[in-house]
Amino acid sequence: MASSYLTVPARRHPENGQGQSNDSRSRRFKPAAQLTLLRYLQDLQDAEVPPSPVQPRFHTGRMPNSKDGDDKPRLLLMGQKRSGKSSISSVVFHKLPPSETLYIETTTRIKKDSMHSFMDFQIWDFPGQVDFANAANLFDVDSIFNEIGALIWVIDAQDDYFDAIARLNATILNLQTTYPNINVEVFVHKVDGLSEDYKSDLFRDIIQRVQDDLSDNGYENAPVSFYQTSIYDHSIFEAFSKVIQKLIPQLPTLEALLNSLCANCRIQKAYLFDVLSKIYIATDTSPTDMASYEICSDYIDVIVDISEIYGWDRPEEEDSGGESGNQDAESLIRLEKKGNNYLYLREINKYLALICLMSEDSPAEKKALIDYNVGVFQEAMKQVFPR
Ligand SMILES: Nc1nc2c(ncn2[C@@H]2O[C@H](COP(=O)(O)OP(=O)(O)OP(=O)(O)O)[C@@H](O)[C@H]2O)c(=O)[nH]1
Repeated sequence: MASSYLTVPARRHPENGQGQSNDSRSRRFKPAAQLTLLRYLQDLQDAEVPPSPVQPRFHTGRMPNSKDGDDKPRLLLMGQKRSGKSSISSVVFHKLPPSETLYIETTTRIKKDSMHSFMDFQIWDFPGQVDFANAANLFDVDSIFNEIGALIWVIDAQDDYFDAIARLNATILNLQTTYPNINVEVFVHKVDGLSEDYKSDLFRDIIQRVQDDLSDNGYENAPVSFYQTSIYDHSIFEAFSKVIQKLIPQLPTLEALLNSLCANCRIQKAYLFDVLSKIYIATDTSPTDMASYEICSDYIDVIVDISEIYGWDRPEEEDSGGESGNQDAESLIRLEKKGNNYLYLREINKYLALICLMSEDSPAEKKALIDYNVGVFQEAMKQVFPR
């Protein structure tokens, strides 16, 4: 890296207002996150019906299958035992190093985790040995699937997958009558260590078998999506990003805003990241490639680490409109080895950061223009996610 520009205000603890100390990474990323700024999407009612005099211009969908709408959407992690469900949840939401998942014990009861981030949601990790959807006499299926946001079905790609597919299809068919709109997200998991050819053959085979079986049972066009994932690379974060994006009613608006920002500042690719989980909640509509996601995701780590070391306490924000000095963290760096590309980061609110990849024709001299446009984007975000 060369020519870098960085301002890193300290991240304050919401309870005690103190700058964060040299906590370990795992402590820093605990769900009760110690990042500053505001909660925008916490209240789903707000997200759906924004209290704003301006007529809303964004899509206001309800959570799929949300009956009463006052609970947090759930992501249900289901699949055969030892397929990797608890590992996924620990790596993505608790920052457990992947190698330590070797020591995770078998789940024996539903493990419920609440995530408080730009949007509150719950992760329910199910024990692999119990078939909840098909055991209506043993479990209150309604209470499990009522507030579901997505059903994530994990298939171990390194194991025999026929049983897993059979159970997945039985579950989809079983739920189809009561909860027809459930997003089913199939993670073909543990694809690390498989050759590229084998991986794509296996992936195609799984998709084909699931779809054939469902259409044989008269269920055409089931809302099922497939992803290849591994906890040993960024694929699991990327898959979760796509799963979470489907739960954000304002996604089209966010994409339109990012498209406009990219066009005005000659940005190649822009991501809106949830800093805690490193899930991106939106990106512009140009094609996404894994490499650009990886570089942006690593960049967040760098910035968070640097702000840990060099950040300073921010004075309290003043309502008077006077000098508050409470600026957002921002950074611009040039990546020499990547064809003179630039990376730009700006903290958008308490949980979200904007990261842009720019090529040579958007150099540091244009930073004032970029700052201005990002400021406009930030203002627009406040309208999209009113408190
Ligand atoms: N190679 C590889 N191994 C993985 C991956 N994800 C998880 N594992 C391993 O798979 C094993 C089982 O993982 P768990 O997370 O306990 O599986 P589970 O689905 O929660 O199992 P139950 O609690 O029995 O339902 C562990 O040894 C993990 O290290 C992956 O992406 N790649």
